[in-house]
Amino acid sequence: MQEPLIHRTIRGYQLTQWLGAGGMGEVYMAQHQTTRRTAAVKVLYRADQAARFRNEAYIQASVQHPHIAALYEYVIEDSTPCIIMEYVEGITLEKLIKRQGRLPESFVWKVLAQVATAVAHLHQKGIIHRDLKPGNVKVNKDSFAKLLDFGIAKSAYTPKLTQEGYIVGTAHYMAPEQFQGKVSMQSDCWALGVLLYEMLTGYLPFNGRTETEIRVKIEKGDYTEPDLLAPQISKRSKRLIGKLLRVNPTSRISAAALIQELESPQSDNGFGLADWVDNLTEFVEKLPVKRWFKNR
Ligand SMILES: Nc1ncnc2c1ncn2[C@@H]1O[C@H](COP(=O)(O)OP(=O)(O)OP(=O)(O)O)[C@@H](O)[C@H]1O
Repeated sequence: MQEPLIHRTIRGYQLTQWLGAGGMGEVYMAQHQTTRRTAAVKVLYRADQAARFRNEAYIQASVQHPHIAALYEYVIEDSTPCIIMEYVEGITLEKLIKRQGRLPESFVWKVLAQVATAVAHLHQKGIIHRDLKPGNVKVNKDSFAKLLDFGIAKSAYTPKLTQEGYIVGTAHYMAPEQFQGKVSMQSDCWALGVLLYEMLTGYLPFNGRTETEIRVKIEKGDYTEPDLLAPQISKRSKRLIGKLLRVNPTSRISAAALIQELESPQSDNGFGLADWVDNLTEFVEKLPVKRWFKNR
């Protein structure tokens, strides 16, 4: 990849290092020449994505949260839109999992709790992220996590950017309903379940050689029990994965309830009445007779 913009200055920020390129733009580390503030500058390289890029800036500007990278400015430089935002130190969860495989459970819970507060904050504001994945979460050396990317997020004011039926998001993290073009806040919660599974086991819960293979597994909620891959994981984590990876979005745990769950002091073996009712609901939902009625 070329680094053509290095040393250029955009609104007082000198681009010092190329960080990478995503679906819409290239991202650089930059430093403000007067204030010395460090920032990340995302420069749009696909003119056809200008509306989506503006939407990303609009959504990022509308949220202020400790676990979400802050937007500093949205500018047009030589006819090219640029997002100037907080530079987030650390490593993405994607790189961390690639490097280390499964991650320690105490670390995973800490990270999940932070990401869940960011997601709950978005949901409170009526924003669906739609692209939660390990590559979009950065963690620093103090295990402080931040969400990075709002490229395909959707709020009530998002213009219709995709054709009817066009699927947005990364297939591995997509919720069953997204394949029918039905996206909701609960779809983000499914992605959190995939993220949790991947952090704890080092493997994706739904994988395959083709997108169709992945889709079939997702639609059936067909994944290998996580403790078969990582025997040390607690029953509590296993249950939480089960509550997030529910095929029916209405019986899937919400981000706000997930935070409560993560904060509640329970022993690993504590299996309360609520868990019991929950398991029963899931069992009934999986009964073929219910599916038979639904298909009539
Ligand atoms: N605010 C930021 N602070 C630090 N690094 C960032 C920031 N935003 C993005 N990056 C890094 O820049 C690179 C490109 O990011 P970008 O979000 O454009 O694409 P991506 O996440 O790799 O792909 P996609 O957009 O297709 O999901 C990634 O390595 C990402 O970690």
